[in-house]
Amino acid sequence: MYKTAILIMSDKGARGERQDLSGKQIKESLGPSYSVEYYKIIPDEKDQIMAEMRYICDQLSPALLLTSGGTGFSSRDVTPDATREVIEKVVPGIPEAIRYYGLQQTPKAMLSRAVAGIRGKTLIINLPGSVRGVRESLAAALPALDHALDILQGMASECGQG
Ligand SMILES: Nc1ncnc2c1ncn2[C@@H]1O[C@H](COP(=O)(O)OP(=O)(O)OP(=O)(O)O)[C@@H](O)[C@H]1O
Ligand SMILES: Nc1nc2c(c(=O)[nH]1)N[C@H]1C(S)=C(S)[C@@H](COP(=O)(O)O)O[C@H]1N2
Repeated sequence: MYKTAILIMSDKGARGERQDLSGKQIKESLGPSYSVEYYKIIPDEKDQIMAEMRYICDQLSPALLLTSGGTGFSSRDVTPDATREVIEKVVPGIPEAIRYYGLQQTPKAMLSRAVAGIRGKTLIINLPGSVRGVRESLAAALPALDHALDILQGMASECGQG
């Protein structure tokens, strides 16, 4: 089981004006190998996002922190910028794979500025805000995630084959 945290960045969601269907989609896509032990909806405020990410990684130390929302071009979209400031190592391959997969579904996939990286023993991955964006992004990332988390948690050291 991989201990997982979900952070939803949505101004409307935080005000109770939007039902969070993207968080629900994350849980559905992850399946039973991931245990979601923390879930929160917060507004698109950079300082609040950074504080929340630091709290999750440093106090709760999940294997995986998935975020949804705020990766686009609007002035309130600051999730990747906040993420970049809290991560210790950048993991470019995950957003590369997500956008590569996404571009085969919609050209708009290139408009996500999502990043991924490591803080402590937690892998942080930004996902887009829409349900479709979440579903497609996780379809791209999930096949390598278990191996990534096993290495990060010190449960695997060799890549082997397959
Ligand atoms: N938590 C969510 N649940 C369902 N749909 C969402 C969610 N967050 C975003 N969406 C959908 O994805 C679109 C793009 O997401 P984005 O993060 O840019 O949000 P937004 O339009 O700025 O609104 P807000 O941040 O207030 O939710 C939204 O307009 C909405 O249609
Ligand atoms: N795979 C995939 N990626 C996607 C999408 C999608 O539908 N599928 N939506 C895109 C759109 S329309 C936008 S504007 C950006 C940023 O979304 P966000 O601001 O909701 O995070 O993600 C993009 N990434």
